[in-house]
Amino acid sequence: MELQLALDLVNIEEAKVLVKEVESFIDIVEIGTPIVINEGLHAVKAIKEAFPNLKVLADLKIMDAGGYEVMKASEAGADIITVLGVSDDSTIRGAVEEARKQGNKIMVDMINVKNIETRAAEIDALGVDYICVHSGYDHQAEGKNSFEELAAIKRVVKQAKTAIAGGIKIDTLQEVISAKPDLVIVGGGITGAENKSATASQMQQWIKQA
Ligand SMILES: O=C([C@H](O)CO)[C@H](O)[C@H](O)COP(=O)(O)O
Repeated sequence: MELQLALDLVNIEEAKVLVKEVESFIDIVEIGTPIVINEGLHAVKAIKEAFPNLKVLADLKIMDAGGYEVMKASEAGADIITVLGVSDDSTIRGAVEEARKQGNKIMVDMINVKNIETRAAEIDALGVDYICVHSGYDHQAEGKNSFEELAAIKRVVKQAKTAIAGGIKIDTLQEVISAKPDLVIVGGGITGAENKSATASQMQQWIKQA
């Protein structure tokens, strides 16, 4: 099991400070969609250059032109790029094909997918690397989480790794770990903690023990 730090509501300089604080406790650093909107793919490049030993995920939430957008994120230094599960199969196929050429990985974000079990099985067969269940900010505001969705995708996914994101905090992490995802994604649960490095360290310890 691995730990990914999601950075969303910060600029590049603030992102560097945050990563420095917790870099030894995380496996992947995510440049979140709001950062890409604010700063562009320069943010991915800046973080990859500053932390070459960390895997960098570009949370582009690609919906169309999968091959082209994966190529651009790869040029910026991304190791993993996200595509939406609600996209057409041709978009996901294009993304996977380009990622293979570049030696990168594709994560499919299942946010807003309605028939999650059926779609997860279809997406798994397209050869993606990760399938991630995700309660986005708007769902979190309605009190939703993704525990049931994780169980649902775990029933059908055969080759991809499974991931979970959305509102995970130190006090909900044990429940997440017991559902056995391959990757746990935490944003505000670390960036909003009073002691970020102690929180990330505790999270890493529990995740590595699992
Ligand atoms: O993907 C995300 C969200 O859609 C905003 O871009 C977040 O990175 C993801 O939800 C993880 O962040 P937290 O919910 O703060 O843990």
